[in-house]
Amino acid sequence: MIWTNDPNRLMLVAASAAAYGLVCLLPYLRARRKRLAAVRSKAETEAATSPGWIVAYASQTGNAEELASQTVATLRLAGIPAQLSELSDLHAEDLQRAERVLFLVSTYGEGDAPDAGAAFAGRLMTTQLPLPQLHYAVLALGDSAYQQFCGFGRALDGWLQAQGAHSLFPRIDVDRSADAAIGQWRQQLSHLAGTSDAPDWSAPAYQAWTLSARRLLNPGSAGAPVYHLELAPPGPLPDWQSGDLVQISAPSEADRPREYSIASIPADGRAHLLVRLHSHADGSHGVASGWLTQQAQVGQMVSLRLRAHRRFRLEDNAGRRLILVGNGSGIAGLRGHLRARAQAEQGGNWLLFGERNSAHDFHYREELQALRQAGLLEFDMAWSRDGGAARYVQDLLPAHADKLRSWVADGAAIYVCGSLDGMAAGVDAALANVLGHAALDALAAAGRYRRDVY
Ligand SMILES: Cc1cc2nc3c(=O)[nH]c(=O)nc-3n(C[C@H](O)[C@H](O)[C@H](O)COP(=O)(O)O)c2cc1C
Repeated sequence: MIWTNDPNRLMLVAASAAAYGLVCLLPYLRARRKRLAAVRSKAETEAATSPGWIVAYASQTGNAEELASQTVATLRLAGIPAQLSELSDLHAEDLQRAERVLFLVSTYGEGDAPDAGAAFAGRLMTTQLPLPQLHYAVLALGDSAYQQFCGFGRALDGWLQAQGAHSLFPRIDVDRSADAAIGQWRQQLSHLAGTSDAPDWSAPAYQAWTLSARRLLNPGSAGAPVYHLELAPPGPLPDWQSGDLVQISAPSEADRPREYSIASIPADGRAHLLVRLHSHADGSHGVASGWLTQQAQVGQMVSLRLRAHRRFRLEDNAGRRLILVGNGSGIAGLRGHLRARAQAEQGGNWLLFGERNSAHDFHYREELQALRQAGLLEFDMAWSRDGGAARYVQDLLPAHADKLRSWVADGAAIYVCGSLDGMAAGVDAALANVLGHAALDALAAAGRYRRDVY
């Protein structure tokens, strides 16, 4: 051992020791880095090839979609890789590879799939597809007022069973978004995921909005009275987008909210609604429409909450031309978009609309004419009781086939709002005739054909 007090020599010794240490350490560090990289790449390969959980939804107005997002969030919180997928994006190979799929689906028409599930129902649920490896669960959304309660959820469950798939727990049917059934799903999920700290799933609370104005839009009409309502929020104006909905519960049926399209934008300062008064055969009025248009006084509180309706928003179509098609109270959802376009001083809007008589049922006539005057809107109307050539809105489409094709070729998006009975199927068929089935399907898949029909 060499003893020295010479600082230069001491530094030299220290430097040599450090260099020696580094030389010994380098191979170790290199080996460790290699080992870690190997572990990481194995994990990545496993993640890429592991099917994980799939949460598939088919939703028309967003209830099932919202619950599906919350389901994915709960699984991820528990460390379970989960992938959110629209039902129609699932193919036979996905199902045959998957080990766990949670389905959240609503029902429309007469026990049918929502638009976004129709392709899946037509393509897969009509075939045999052995799925012995698949474990699944179904949350079926519906309304027991319909004859085919949760019809599509039931059909999907039955089909999966028939393919040999195993249910993780019995199907849960949700009647009008009932909290108890949703709580049951959440509980099953926490159980499966082994977590008790699931995020809060409660929908936003209802607030007391004030009915600030109401006016009859169609005096003298042969049809049922239609009212324009304005509602003011209790506090600062919340944000929404054109295409969104409100849910309103009448005091006598607080557990059965009704949905209405919002006919205004936040810049209007109020939520505008269009409410048609429903009458039963015995002359009594519909609970919600009777309360909103007859009983509630201007100045009275209305229990209301906003609901995002992503499927009918402008979103990526905001920069495109718009072809707006509708009938009756469907003008409400279309007017929301028109007001958004007017606020942005954006033209390229074409409205095709159907009602009974031009003299009585031309809702928002002055407003639409003013937009046309300003060069922001073109419109074509079909009056079923005026004796013209085009009686219904679907008759307008073949009559304007060239313009329709040229607008679509130019990138336009199509929005349809109004009644399911008669109008929606008629418009769909007329569009398919003019544009071709494949082109219409492609527009729907690209989010350029959107419907809010009821
Ligand atoms: C036009 C229309 C038709 C419907 N048909 C049915 C039906 O046949 N059976 C059913 O259980 N629910 C039916 N419903 C209720 C919806 O399934 C229910 O409102 C559901 O919560 C909607 O979920 P979503 O927002 O995910 O589409 C219908 C609703 C509408 C507006």
